[in-house]
Amino acid sequence: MEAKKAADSLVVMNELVLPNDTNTFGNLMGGRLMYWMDIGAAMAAGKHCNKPCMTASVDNISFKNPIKLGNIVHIEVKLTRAFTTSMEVRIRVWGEDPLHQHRYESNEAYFTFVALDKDNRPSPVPELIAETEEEKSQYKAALRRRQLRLILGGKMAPDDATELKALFVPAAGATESKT
Ligand SMILES: CC(=O)SCCNC(=O)CCNC(=O)[C@H](O)C(C)(C)COP(=O)(O)OP(=O)(O)OC[C@H]1O[C@@H](n2cnc3c(N)ncnc32)[C@H](O)[C@@H]1OP(=O)(O)O
Repeated sequence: MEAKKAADSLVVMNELVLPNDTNTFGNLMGGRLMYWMDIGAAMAAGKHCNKPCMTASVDNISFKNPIKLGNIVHIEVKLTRAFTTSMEVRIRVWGEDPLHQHRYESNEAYFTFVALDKDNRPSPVPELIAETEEEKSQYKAALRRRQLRLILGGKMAPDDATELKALFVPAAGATESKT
């Protein structure tokens, strides 16, 4: 399977916040935003592996600034790393005031998607090529994030999380693992 560039997974989405998308404060509801983030992330994962993909996990999401009614939601999505059958996807969200041409940060999150075969079983994905400095830094850190979420999801023993442990005990992660 041929490796693919991180840049080729880029998805940019824009949505307008309408009354039906807001809470009683007149701001975009978190649940609606997560729905759009999930769709954007699924498109990016699908572009990379060209297979149907399933959301396996969503890392923590903190909402920095509310997005107001009538503002534009700007969502940018790119893969950070592909593993065996799973892919980590980075989603960044800004609000945009179209009248004053002002863009403000809303939030950032990492979702994990798993590619599926025709029987809906996990299926291998191409490797991801990180080219820019930012992509390389995201790629490296993705392994630690993966280990943390697999521990929290009960899918990895803490003792096996070598890169995560190396953050606290440098000698523990002398050789980078693949998992
Ligand atoms: C409930 C909902 O509607 S949520 C929204 C829609 N999503 C879903 O329905 C997903 C429901 N879950 C599933 O179908 C399955 O758990 C799957 C497909 C995600 C994983 O299937 P499993 O049989 O657990 O597969 P398995 O243990 O072999 O893991 C497959 C891959 O998923 C990854 N994975 C499994 N669980 C998680 C998790 N909680 N977080 C991150 N990655 C995970 C594994 O690390 C592995 O990745 P790798 O091949 O790159 O190493």
